[in-house]
Amino acid sequence: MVEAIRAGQRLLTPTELEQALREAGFARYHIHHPFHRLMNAGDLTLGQMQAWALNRYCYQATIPKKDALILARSEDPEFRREWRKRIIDHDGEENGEKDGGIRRWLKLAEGLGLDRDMVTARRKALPATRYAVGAYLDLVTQGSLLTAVASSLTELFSPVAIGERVPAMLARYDYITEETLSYFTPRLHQAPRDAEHALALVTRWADTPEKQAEAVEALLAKCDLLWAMLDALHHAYVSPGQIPPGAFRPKDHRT
Ligand SMILES: O=C(O)c1cc(C(=O)O)c2c(n1)C(=O)C(=O)c1cc(C(=O)O)[nH]c1-2
Repeated sequence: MVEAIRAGQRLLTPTELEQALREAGFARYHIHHPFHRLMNAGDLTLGQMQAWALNRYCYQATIPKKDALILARSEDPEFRREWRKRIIDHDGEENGEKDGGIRRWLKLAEGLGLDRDMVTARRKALPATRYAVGAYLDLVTQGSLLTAVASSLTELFSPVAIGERVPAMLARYDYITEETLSYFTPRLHQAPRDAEHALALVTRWADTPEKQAEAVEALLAKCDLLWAMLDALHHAYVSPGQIPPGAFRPKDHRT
């Protein structure tokens, strides 16, 4: 089905497009990456877990910026009203939940024993992490608004990833507590809300075979970017364990 869409052979119904997006996206989602498999199996060292949290901070910190860029591209107040919730979820707000996702991610990083300033400085993140995060900003600014919105559809699958990860982490790493993982709790309702909104827009806007192909490509590009971040982590911290100069060196790293 995906190949047919890519070839722009015929216009799919919205339901068929949704099914194609779900199938193509899930097949390439980072849930299947060996680094996540190690994490869920309880086989990561503390240092590897720290490297994951430190690098993923770069992604988390970029999310509200990329959502602000998407917001700025739309002429539709209704769209912007809905989309801005994403920014608030991550940045928090003065008169509501001050602890947005970014703060909660820092709590997770500190819970793993990382220094907050080292994490927020981002200098010790892997070069590839920074490139991948930059690629996300490029994706949402250089393509169409349809591409930008479709690229967020990995959130269709993140509740599955979180649903596997949280119980596995709690069961298999004695230094991880529910408090440390509090980042993930609100994501379980925020992500489906956001994904349903984005999916409704994408299936409405993609009304030609070309636009349907564009939506699928955007989702796959996003999957690739998430995958590339884990490839870089795996290469640096698992096998062969080659940490780039200047990047975070866990205390328990062999060599
Ligand atoms: O834990 C995960 O596996 C995971 C995945 C993703 C994703 O698929 O992009 C996001 C998140 N978490 C997440 O917490 C989050 O806030 C988020 C925002 C976005 C986005 O693209 O706008 N993806 C994700």
